[in-house]
Amino acid sequence: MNILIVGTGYVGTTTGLLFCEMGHQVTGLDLDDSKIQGLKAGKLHFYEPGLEELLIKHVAAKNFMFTKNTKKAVRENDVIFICVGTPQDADGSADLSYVKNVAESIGKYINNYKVIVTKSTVPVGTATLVTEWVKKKQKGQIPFDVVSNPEFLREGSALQDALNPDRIVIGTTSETARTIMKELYNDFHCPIIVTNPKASEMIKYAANSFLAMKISYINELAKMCDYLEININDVSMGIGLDQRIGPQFLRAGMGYGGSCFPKDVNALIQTAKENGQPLTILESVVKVNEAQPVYFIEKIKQALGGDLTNKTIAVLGLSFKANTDDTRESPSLILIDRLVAEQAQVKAHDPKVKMAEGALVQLQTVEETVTGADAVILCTDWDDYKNLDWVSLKSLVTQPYLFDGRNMLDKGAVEGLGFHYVGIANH
Ligand SMILES: NC(=O)c1ccc[n+]([C@@H]2O[C@H](COP(=O)([O-])OP(=O)(O)OC[C@H]3O[C@@H](n4cnc5c(N)ncnc54)[C@H](O)[C@@H]3O)[C@@H](O)[C@H]2O)c1
Ligand SMILES: O=c1ccn([C@@H]2O[C@H](COP(=O)(O)OP(=O)(O)O[C@H]3O[C@H](CO)[C@@H](O)[C@H](O)[C@H]3O)[C@@H](O)[C@H]2O)c(=O)[nH]1
Repeated sequence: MNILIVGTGYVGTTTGLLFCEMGHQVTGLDLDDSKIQGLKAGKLHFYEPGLEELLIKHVAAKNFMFTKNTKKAVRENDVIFICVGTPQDADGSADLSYVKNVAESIGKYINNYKVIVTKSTVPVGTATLVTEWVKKKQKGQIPFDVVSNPEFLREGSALQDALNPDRIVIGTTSETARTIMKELYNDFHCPIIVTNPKASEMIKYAANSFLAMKISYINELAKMCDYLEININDVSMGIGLDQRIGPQFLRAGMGYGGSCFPKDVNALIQTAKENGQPLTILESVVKVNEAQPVYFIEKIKQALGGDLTNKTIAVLGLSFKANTDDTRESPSLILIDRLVAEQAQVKAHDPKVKMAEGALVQLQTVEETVTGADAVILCTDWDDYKNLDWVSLKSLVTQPYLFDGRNMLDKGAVEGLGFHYVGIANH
């Protein structure tokens, strides 16, 4: 089957490679010329483990082609996956302008039956909107179906998640589209849920919001445990071993970030409000998440004597989590903004993120970063930071204060080396 992927970001590129692996011919379409030129040369414009190797393989085999030519791309493909961004609008809802733009282009150039699949995360009712947008631009009466097929991959493990999903969700009421979609996912052994587009769209938001809720729950509990001097990691393990709860997404930290949870929880809250059915539980999830970096910075301030003015702070980690160079809604950047507002001098390091020139003082090595620091803050859970030589790093800092925003270090071990250690209820 000829597949068109519109939008070659994390989701588009991974989805395209997935279908190449399944033996399909795939075209990637993007409006950004530099991305297209890079992808054609087998170069990814973001860091994602394992993806570039696969890209090189499928570009060389000519299974994955890239273009900026929308008209040709629409005409030559049967199934079109919309994988463009749906960022947060000013009121918290999802901005559908990129999706609308793609739907209108498809309407303009459609020449025979197409299955149009929304893989982007889109609010309930978007399949109907996409249908209207395509129809409005169509000159004739060429048939098409719109299918909702949300994506559940995580950055940092995108390929593995896409190759081994827990489930595949297909939202359509068309028999033809359902047959085509089931054929596309024929090689997968996971459950395939076929439902209507509205339920499919809701499943994606409900899943992300539930996971965000688990994180806010453990983070709020962590604050209480901190006060009561209880180790939150033990509590996470103790409740997570109950199979009805499960161990995942119970790591206390600096709050959830990234390009999905913050915007998707807000978008679902907005959908709920628009329909007069407020989701108060999710409103609290957001509040707890926003309070988490504030709580952590207060702990840092308190430990350092109540004033951060002119204190040199080394921040380790800029991405919103390990194994990605994505800094969208990164708790680390939120923390840095606050440190700067408190007049601290911030030096930062990240194994993969390269911030824009002048954005902040970023150094090449951990050693350079911590040299002369009054405090070191671990912000991202990179493996690189788990096994640092804290004995030699201690000789470089001005004051041995270690703040662990991810509870990734052994408190007893670093305290044994003479560090003042503060984690998130890591007692
Ligand atoms: N990043 C993730 O881990 C993830 C996982 C699951 C779902 N999602 C959802 O998938 C969608 C895409 O996310 P992403 O992180 O891959 O986004 P991204 O920002 O990395 O990529 C989107 C791409 O679309 C391109 N684009 C925009 N308008 C276009 C148009 N009219 N024609 C062609 N290309 C166009 C942009 O240039 C960009 O390269 C979002 O709705 C997101 O919520 C993301
Ligand atoms: O126990 C945990 C687990 C995660 N996080 C944080 O939560 C955020 C999101 O993490 P994760 O879910 O691993 O990353 P994403 O790549 O944003 O993936 C989420 O968002 C995607 C986009 O919608 C979905 O496809 C995925 O299923 C969903 O996990 C990050 O800041 C993590 O550090 C915690 O603080 N504690």
